[in-house]
Amino acid sequence: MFFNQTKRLKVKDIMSKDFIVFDSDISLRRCVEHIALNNLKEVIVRHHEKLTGYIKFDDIIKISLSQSFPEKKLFDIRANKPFYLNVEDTVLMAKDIMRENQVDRVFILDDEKLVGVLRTQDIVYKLYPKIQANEDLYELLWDNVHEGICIIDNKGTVCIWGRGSEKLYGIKKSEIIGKKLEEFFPTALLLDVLKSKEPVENIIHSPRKNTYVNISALPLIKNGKLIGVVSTERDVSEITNLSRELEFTKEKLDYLQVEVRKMNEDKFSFGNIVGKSKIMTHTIDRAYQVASTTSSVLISGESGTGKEVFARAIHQSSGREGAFVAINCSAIPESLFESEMFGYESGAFTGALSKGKIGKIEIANGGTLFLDEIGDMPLHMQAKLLRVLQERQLMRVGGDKSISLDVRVISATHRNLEDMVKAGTFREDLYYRLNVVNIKLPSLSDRIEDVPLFVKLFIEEFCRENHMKVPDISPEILNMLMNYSWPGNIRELKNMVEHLVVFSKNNEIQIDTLPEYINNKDDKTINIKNEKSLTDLIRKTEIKAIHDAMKECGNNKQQAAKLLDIPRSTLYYKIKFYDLNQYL
Ligand SMILES: Nc1ncnc2c1ncn2[C@@H]1O[C@H](COP(=O)(O)OP(=O)(O)OP(=O)(O)O)[C@@H](O)[C@H]1O
Repeated sequence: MFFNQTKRLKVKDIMSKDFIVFDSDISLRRCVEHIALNNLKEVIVRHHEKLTGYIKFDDIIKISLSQSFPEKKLFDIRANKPFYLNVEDTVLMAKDIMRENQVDRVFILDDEKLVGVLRTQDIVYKLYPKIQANEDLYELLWDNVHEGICIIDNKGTVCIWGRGSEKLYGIKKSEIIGKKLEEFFPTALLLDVLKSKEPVENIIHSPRKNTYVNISALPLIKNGKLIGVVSTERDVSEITNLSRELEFTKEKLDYLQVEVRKMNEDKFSFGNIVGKSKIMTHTIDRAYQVASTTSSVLISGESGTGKEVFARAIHQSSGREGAFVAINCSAIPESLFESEMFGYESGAFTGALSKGKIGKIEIANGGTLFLDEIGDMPLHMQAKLLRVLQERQLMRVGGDKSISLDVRVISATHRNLEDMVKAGTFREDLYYRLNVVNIKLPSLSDRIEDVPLFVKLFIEEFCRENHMKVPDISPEILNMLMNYSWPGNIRELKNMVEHLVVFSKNNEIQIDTLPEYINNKDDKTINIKNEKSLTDLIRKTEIKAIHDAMKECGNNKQQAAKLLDIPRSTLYYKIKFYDLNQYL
């Protein structure tokens, strides 16, 4: 048995078997010979097959010194009354019987047959080592548990001081055991429990700077009396320091979130979407109207037409508290799609991904999920996304808990999703779920009258960021920029403006810095192939003609109308219709 429970130790475990039984008519001489030869401690007397008592070795020796000794027999000596126990009885019972009856041995029976003797020496020599072994085991135990263990007696003296406590407080056992705890810790929790006799659990306290312990202390009550107090302490410094750091970080994050929201309110509001053309004003109105609802929105349009700008503006004016989270579906490798979108629990993957991560959809909870390039989402992911949107529940990869979702979805694409649905590369059910409201963004060539606005905005933006003075741009250059078809849309125009500002001279944008394909003075023809309809062609030609005429006439509308051979009122009407005043 590894762990000896001395309380349950049985007499058979430590009894002696070196006993001898003599018939009462044996001579004392023979008896003494036997005792001497076998080093016996007593003889047990039998009379007519019945055990009648025992005579201690010392008593026999005393009698052997008397004169009449050689003739005496065993029955002439008064035997001691024996006390019996069963082999299965405990040593504790034997100890109690011996104490109560003032005897130093008991006799052990098994099925009424004498099998051994348990003497005081047996208890001292055989039980004590077992108690010692147990003590060693206990010491091993409280030295090896992670917690610090301290036990004080009912006088407040330290009896046990585990190695965990040595480490926690830097006080050695040899310094503290046997001393009053109060000398070391005047306000120790154990001393309170000693007074109150009430247990205290899971109190966090800091015994020294940056060290935190979780302490529990229990009164030790035996037979209704307080015999001491035990405390266990766990070092929670790392967790406590981390959670304090987390609190600070959270506070900082909350502050930054408010700041970012304010910045976004300014930057991404509908008010900052550039566009005075009729088509843009109409599109902005539509988007503004849908913003306050929770409807899914699908924004379509060529690359660089401002789909993300619109998505952000819709989120910003929706009043949704959560974050705007953008996912570019064309930029995520297929194998990482699921974990990126849904997140994963720690242990779901091995290696670098073993720690667990929150997914993009979960981050967008309470806010807006912007699925850019939705047409590039793999089919199996489309199915998973659809399920999440329908059930409004999400489960992380490797997780078993569902997370409720309140996410507004805005998706964007430059592809024709209807064609993709027909070709079977985009799920029809997902298409209808995403396309509740459709917003189509025009290409820049369809709102050429917005070009000067963008040019002005981008020049100012770039100069502000680069601490430059805003250069002038001639109407001639503006005109050329308006004549170009901008296949890369606003993004291309923005890059072009940056290029022009960088190479400006004497605080003026230079015509010769325009690339050849834009600075083509001789080409007055319009490439029919580039145009979408006759109305479009007429619109562009009219805008360009008004621009040229106004420039020619130094912005004098009367002369310009004459030059164009149209009534002044028609010119006024057209300037207003195309919203050209600001560019002239
Ligand atoms: N109406 C606008 N007002 C101001 N800037 C705009 C506007 N529309 C687009 N931009 C700018 O043009 C660039 C392209 O816009 P955005 O990224 O929103 O286009 P997109 O259609 O989402 O492009 P892609 O399809 O390639 O992702 C960005 O720098 C954006 O700031």
